[in-house]
Amino acid sequence: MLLLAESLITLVLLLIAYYKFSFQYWKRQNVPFIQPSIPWGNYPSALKRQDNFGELVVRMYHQMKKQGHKYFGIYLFFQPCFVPTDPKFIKLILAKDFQHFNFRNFYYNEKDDPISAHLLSLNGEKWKRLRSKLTPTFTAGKIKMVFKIFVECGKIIEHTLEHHAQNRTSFDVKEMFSSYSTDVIVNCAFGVEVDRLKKTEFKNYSQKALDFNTRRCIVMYLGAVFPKLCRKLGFRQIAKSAGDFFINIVRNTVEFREKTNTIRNDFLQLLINLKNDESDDWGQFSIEEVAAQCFIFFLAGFETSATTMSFALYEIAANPHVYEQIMDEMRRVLDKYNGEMCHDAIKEMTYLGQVVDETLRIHSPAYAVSRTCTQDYHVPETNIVLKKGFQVLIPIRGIHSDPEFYPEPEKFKPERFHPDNRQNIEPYSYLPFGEGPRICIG
Ligand code: HEM
Repeated sequence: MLLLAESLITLVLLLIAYYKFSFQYWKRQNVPFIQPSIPWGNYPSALKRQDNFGELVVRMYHQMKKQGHKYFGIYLFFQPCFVPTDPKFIKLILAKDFQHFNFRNFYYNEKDDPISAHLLSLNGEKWKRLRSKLTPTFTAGKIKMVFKIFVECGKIIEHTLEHHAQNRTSFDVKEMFSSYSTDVIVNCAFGVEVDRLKKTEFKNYSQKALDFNTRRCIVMYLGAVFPKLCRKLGFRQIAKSAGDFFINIVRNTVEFREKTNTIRNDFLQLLINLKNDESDDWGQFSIEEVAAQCFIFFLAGFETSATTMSFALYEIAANPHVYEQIMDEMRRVLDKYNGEMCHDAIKEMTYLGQVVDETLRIHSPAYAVSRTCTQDYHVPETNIVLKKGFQVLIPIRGIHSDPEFYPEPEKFKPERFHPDNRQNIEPYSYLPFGEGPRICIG
């Protein structure tokens, strides 16, 4: 018993010593840093979950920027993480020196949790191959083809708004847009019409898949730092029932299409073609791989789009002059297209585009994006070396709310994105979709 206690104490002391040594890294490199604490480093405690990591990054950004720093260091557990605040460094990491930073440190487990191995989490050659195969899904021509689905699903918004306007009742706008974006993406990605029952199922299982409970946060943190060990232990990110639900939906739709020789011009069809492509050196896609891509399109697309639409509506309501300008533009353009909301008409609504851009600046759904350093990297014009395995965090919301790049950052000003003013926006200081080869595919 005594021996066990002694071993335990020694282990804890060794761990503390290791943490203390690791926490010296930025000091040794002469990089300004935010004081970490054991065991989470600068992460908020996964056990208390009292703080949102995204909000924390914004606060750290402004704290360090006020002191004039062009970059700073933090620690994720004991791992050093580099945070650039200068768009010049951001460009190097996301685009110019991408070959050093082409990994994203999201835990996935192909064997025990196949739905987690998707475009967002995969890395290296697997990601590259998938990305090049999936990119053609989002060309302007393809979007034009599925535009009818967007308009058809939009009828629910029209009905909801009419109903509440007539009855003068209040309602949950985010709920309405979540329902709309679920309809659109499920229709395009899973290739199924969404009736009321299916929508409830999708909602329940996507909530399960998005539920960042304490267990999930711990797996996410541990998986980011010790991915091999977590895979060996069979740790999964996504609840099994949610994973099985999404895989089964895809399996049933694919079987139906193959049995009935049905071909639809949608995203799922592209994946079915990859599944059946015998010429690919990597071998054919499995149903699980197909389902994982549909799943991430749904997960990455529905919440971000619904959040953006909700905040856009909020800003329009809060800024009557913006509302007037949007209405003028819509009336003018729709007159030209006989009242039909078509793809070409939307493209002509340039002021509406500026409103969406400004919404994404202030209310960017992604607070930050991350990259993992894949080979030691000497940061140009500094003495800093980022070692293989280090994290880099690009603080999107911090930059978007920085008066150096956006004077009066808290004010909603769509004119910032007017073509005459757009050239004044510093490159790599507007990043709602990330940047470089791993920019948002959607
Ligand atoms: C307003 C809507 C959206 C926002 C703000 C958004 C934002 C982002 C951001 C910030 C990233 C990370 C980029 C980086 O690391 O540089 C990302 C990646 C991604 N997004 Fe989106 N997204 C949106 C809509 C969508 C939609 C509609 C889809 C799919 C239908 C989608 C699918 C993806 C995928 C698959 C990735 C991973 C790409 C890769 O690693 O190759 N997103 N998105």
